[in-house]
Amino acid sequence: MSNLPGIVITGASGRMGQMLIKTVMASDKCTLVGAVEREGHDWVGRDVGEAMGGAALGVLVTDDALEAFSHAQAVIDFTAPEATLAFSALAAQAHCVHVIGTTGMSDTQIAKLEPAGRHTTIIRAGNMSLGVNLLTKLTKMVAQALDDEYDIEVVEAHHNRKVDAPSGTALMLGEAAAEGRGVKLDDVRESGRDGITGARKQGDIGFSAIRGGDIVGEHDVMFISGEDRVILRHVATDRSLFAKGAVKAALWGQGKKPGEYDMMDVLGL
Ligand SMILES: NC(=O)C1=CN([C@@H]2O[C@H](COP(=O)(O)OP(=O)(O)OC[C@H]3O[C@@H](n4cnc5c(N)ncnc54)[C@H](OP(=O)(O)O)[C@@H]3O)[C@@H](O)[C@H]2O)C=CC1
Ligand SMILES: O=C(O)C1=N[C@H](C(=O)O)C[C@H](O)C1
Repeated sequence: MSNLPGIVITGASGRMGQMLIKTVMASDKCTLVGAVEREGHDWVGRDVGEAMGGAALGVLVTDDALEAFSHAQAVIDFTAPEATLAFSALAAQAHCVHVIGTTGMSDTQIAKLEPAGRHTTIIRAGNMSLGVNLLTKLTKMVAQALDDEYDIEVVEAHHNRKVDAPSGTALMLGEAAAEGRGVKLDDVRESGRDGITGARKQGDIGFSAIRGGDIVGEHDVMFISGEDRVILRHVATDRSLFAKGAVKAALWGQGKKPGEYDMMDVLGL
């Protein structure tokens, strides 16, 4: 029996799920105690290492999330909005730190995390990397310094399996730009231009999404004037970046007061 914090990974068969399992296994600061998949998934009942095509890890994939959470100190959850909401209630019941990487959650869904946050520590971020969280700070600073003669456009690119747009990261960056400008993103957000859109409205923050191949995640925040352009860019080249951030968050959350936190809190930015 190890004294290290025990971690459960939900969505174990997913792109991030598998990367998270490898990252937890490689860490000397935590241990893998559970892997969850949905009922009926063909991984359920199998050793998760073997299901991933490697050596046995001694952890069977289960569809009983509450039972798995009850043996853990943290749950790392990169799945889908409805699943994450259900897991948040179970993590609260089991008093596990809940690290949420899932994107595409509506404001209504985010608000529904609040009751769970009264019982456990939730750390949620659209991007778990230090680089993007730094870029978010820089975006706010640049937006504060430049007036709305500069048009702000957020351009993101991801792989062809991504289901939500704009990406969670693009929205984080857009929120930071809006905050820097002292406006609400909802009042100035322009996404999905198509057809006769009319001229660009001054002060709008625009979003564009590229989807193709195996792009891990690329984000540009462009400040465009009639005379120059300031472009802030982050390029992720390996998903392990996000997994390492999520594990750091799970460890940081141990012993923290219940409540909702983000990666800025974890990274002290
Ligand atoms: N915050 C961050 O730093 C990052 C966030 N992400 C986000 O993480 C999420 C997952 O991404 P990715 O791994 O690429 O996606 P995948 O589609 O590869 O994996 C999603 C996993 O979640 C499971 N899942 C989906 N819906 C449910 C449900 N209702 N109940 C139980 N399990 C469910 C899937 O199971 P099944 O196969 O059975 O559907 C699958 O195992 C996305 O929202 C993505 O944007 C990704 C990278 C970084
Ligand atoms: O779905 C992905 O892959 C990613 N999702 C996150 C997002 O929506 O921003 C983070 C990263 O860019 C990869």
